[in-house]
Amino acid sequence: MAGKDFVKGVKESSQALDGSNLRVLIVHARWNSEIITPLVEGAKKTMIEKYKVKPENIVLKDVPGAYELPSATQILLKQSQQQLVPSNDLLSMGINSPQPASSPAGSVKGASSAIQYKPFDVAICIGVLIKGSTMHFEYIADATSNGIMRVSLDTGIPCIFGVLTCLTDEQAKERAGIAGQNQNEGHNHGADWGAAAVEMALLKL
Ligand SMILES: Nc1c(NC[C@H](O)[C@H](O)[C@H](O)CO)[nH]c(=O)[nH]c1=O
Ligand SMILES: CC(=O)[C@@H](O)COP(=O)(O)O
Repeated sequence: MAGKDFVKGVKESSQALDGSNLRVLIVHARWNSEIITPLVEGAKKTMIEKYKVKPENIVLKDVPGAYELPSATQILLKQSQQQLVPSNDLLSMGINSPQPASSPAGSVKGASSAIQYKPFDVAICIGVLIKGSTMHFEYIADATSNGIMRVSLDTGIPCIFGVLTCLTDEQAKERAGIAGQNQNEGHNHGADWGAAAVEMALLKL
């Protein structure tokens, strides 16, 4: 395993951060899902246990790969700014925004006059890129990092860059805290992203 230098992590804010009123969007890729899963759980665990974010206020959406993170995040943040993005259970049923039972034919897709949802205060974009034998890695990494930054600046909603760009599987596992024979070594960067998300979200409140 690499030396301890990989165990980098953000220095936490000295402020007492209260995330109990925050609504958080986590958009994560499905590529390298065995590494994505602990990263997502690490972010959720930190936000819930350390910063009092309510589990029901964390909405998850998965996309094919890291390249799709910026566009999916932008779509959902913009919908959320129109107060149209429901909780996980409705999203998981494919219901983007429940129509009122009597919604008139031809009404604006997803427009729901009866139900309004609190907009997201922050998004965390989680992906794992592992270098292959072509330049594909470099192009996706560049596009994804610039894309996430652009979405954050365009929407005015902080988007945390939670994309591992690794040269080997082992590097990725170390950064998800699942390295070593027992798959429990390393530092879960998802925890850092959860902390950063709460801090950045509270900048606006
Ligand atoms: N090789 C990895 C990919 N590649 C897929 C792209 O992200 C994208 O889904 C595809 O090009 C279609 O647009 N994605 C990852 O997240 N991680 C990889 O290692
Ligand atoms: C990050 C990637 O796109 C990479 O895993 C794809 O592998 P390859 O460059 O060998 O096609």
